[in-house]
Amino acid sequence: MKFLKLASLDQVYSEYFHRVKPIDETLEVPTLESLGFVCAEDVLASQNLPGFDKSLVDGYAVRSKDTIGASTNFPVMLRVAFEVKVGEEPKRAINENEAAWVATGAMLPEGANAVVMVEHTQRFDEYVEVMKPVAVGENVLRMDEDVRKNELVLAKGERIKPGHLQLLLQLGVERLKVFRRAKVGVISTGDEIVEPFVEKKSLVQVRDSNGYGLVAWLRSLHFEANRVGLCRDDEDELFRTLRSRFDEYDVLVVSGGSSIGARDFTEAAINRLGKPGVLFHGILIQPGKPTVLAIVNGKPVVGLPGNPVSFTISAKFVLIPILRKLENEKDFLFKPSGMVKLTRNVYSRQGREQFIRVKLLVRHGQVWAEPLESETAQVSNLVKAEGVIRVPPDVEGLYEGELAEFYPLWLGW
Ligand SMILES: Nc1nc2c(c(=O)[nH]1)N[C@H]1C(S)=C(S)[C@@H](COP(=O)(O)OP(=O)(O)OC[C@H]3O[C@@H](n4cnc5c(N)ncnc54)[C@H](O)[C@@H]3O)O[C@H]1N2
Ligand code: MOO
Repeated sequence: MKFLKLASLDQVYSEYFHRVKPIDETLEVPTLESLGFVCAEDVLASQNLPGFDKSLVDGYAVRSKDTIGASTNFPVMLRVAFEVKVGEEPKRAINENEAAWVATGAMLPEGANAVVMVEHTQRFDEYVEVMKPVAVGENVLRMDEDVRKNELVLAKGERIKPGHLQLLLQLGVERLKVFRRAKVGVISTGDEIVEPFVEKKSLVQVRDSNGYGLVAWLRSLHFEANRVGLCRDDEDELFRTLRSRFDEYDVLVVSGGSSIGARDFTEAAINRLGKPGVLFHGILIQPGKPTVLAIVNGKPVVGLPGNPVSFTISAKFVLIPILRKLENEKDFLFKPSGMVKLTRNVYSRQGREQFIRVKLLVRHGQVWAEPLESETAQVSNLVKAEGVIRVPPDVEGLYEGELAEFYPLWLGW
């Protein structure tokens, strides 16, 4: 009987990931099409933002010291010298005891250093009564308070998110140097696996959900993924498929056949591909244990367990971080999106890090996680679960009310 050599997830993250070499190819893309790429250069702000002292409210631009002591009973009277519309430069500076009407977003005239909200004033023709003092800078966004010229706004190794795009557009950045996307080929294995839309010849046939599902998921995360096809439980067939498609992809992924049964040929087929071959077979995680990690001629080849939940967890915590590293992302490992309280005790097999599928609930203003009870062979679990909590390898479990790290399942950025 053969047993898997198991490594901890941390060991995989350090030892295997160390051997995953980022793709060293870049391209230039229009900023408008850059979303989801990993940036290949440090981008510095070419100007200050907003670039001018900007009113944050509708009201009167004033010199703060002219409003000292103002109150409802003893308002300060200022002369309204002119108006500044949004998108126009002020006609002139304001002098002592003068104010200028400014709309939200308008530029403050020289001499003004604060804005009184219109609600705290009363207008009488050319004059305005100010009923509340304002401090220097009140209701004003300083010319460089948003972004300072030469500040780093997007670093090499950061994935470009919608927020970056908005900032880059305000700075007028037209093109960006990015790393090319990782190309992933996905092969589904198993004598029982059939194409999803053909009539099943027998009840024991299983429609390929892993292969197509992973490709769609990876594409939603901006990776260049393709389904290579189906393979029987046959070492030669799998080896030939892997070899014939090897040059097209940066990573090849094999679904199923990763355990230790007589039909499980993934490890053997990968080892025939080239050196060094399989480096890890088995990770101390549950689900996802029979994951196979190889490097062949410098490229990662990954075998994921066939059970749909195990497949998904292993893809989330092992495959996707590999793709992120290949694409030169600085923080390629996932961070928890927060801590959640458990609605009940959960037990853990010691020695294996546990990823428990959960649904989230909001109770009395706090986020709680309801652990789902299900087997890793249950595909319906993937619909019910919003994410997973991570139970460290060295604890027996977690108690009801205890805090646990939460990771959303499908998000990858
Ligand atoms: N004696 C042992 N048996 C098993 C162990 C073990 O340590 N000792 N590990 C178990 C664990 S944990 C898992 S997870 C599974 C993983 O097995 P495989 O990776 O070899 O997967 P298969 O046997 O090929 O398939 C398992 C299951 O998943 C279905 N499947 C496979 N591919 C697809 C697909 N593309 N789409 C949908 N469903 C798929 C397949 O039909 C099977 O039902 O091994 C345990 N056994
Ligand atoms: O580790 Mo398996 O992946 O329990 O389902």
